[in-house]
Amino acid sequence: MSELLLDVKDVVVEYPIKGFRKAPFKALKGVSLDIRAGETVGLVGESGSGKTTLGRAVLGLAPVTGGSILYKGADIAHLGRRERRALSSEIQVVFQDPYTSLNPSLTIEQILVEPLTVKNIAAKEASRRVLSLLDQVGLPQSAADRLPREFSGGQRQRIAIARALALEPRLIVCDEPVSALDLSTQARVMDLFKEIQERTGVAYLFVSHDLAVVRNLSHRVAVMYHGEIVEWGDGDQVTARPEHPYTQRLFLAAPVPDPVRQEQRRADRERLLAEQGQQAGAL
Ligand SMILES: Nc1ncnc2c1ncn2[C@@H]1O[C@H](COP(=O)(O)OP(=O)(O)OP(=O)(O)O)[C@@H](O)[C@H]1O
Repeated sequence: MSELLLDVKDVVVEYPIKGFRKAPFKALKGVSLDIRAGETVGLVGESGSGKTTLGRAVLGLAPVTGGSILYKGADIAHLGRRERRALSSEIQVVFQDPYTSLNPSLTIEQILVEPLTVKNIAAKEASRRVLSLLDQVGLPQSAADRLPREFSGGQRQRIAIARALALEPRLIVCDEPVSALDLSTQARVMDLFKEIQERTGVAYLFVSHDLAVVRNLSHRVAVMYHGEIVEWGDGDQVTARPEHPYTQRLFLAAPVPDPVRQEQRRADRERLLAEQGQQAGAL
């Protein structure tokens, strides 16, 4: 069996609620799952069930008040800024919206070189790696000198994936990475995720409200409901023969946009990019 990368045990996340003596809101109520090297774990659930919060907890962005998040055996739930930055060469993220996650004033080369500064890679080697990254995500070398606005949504998501791959991470948290794309572009980007995994052995925590997307990609699937995992196991089993009534109903669920959480995602992107020594994107 492959190496255990991430071991999430009984994690509780509580968001403070504004107002005198208001009890915090428990967004995760003791969640456990694990991810092995080279594996895709799909995380599904209706809007507000806690999927993004679990991804944020793994990235060190959510207030974890209970349980532990072990990465290769070490607890990463409460790391300081410097330790988090060091961990960025192990754990990376691809966000939902390719239109706001890339800095509009940087060329694609500059965007892809930035993460490499974590490892103090020399300029010449960095430029060579940029060309290789573009190749890996199916973009031409000529993309290096261009700006994000010159690319379509699908192409921008390829650039975001290339940026996540720059440090050769072992795990990528993918938060609804195809839901802003049209259906045919979704399929191509999902193929790219698969192909990258086969080639590099990277693992994904793949957050999506869309069971079809998760079914296509995941080895194991966790279904979230009201801050808890109600079903967890083999991807085919959970998606084709769900046991929990909620999972059965989930097939019919539609996403509900929530401006508060859109704003939170924007703030997350800004903070992570800043932590990795990058400037924020078009926010
Ligand atoms: N910063 C916050 N402060 C207070 N409550 C929050 C905060 N972020 C999320 N929540 C609440 O926590 C719960 C889980 O939110 P989360 O974003 O994790 O859900 P989700 O399953 O990812 O939903 P979606 O698919 O709509 O993004 C929701 O009830 C949400 O309103």
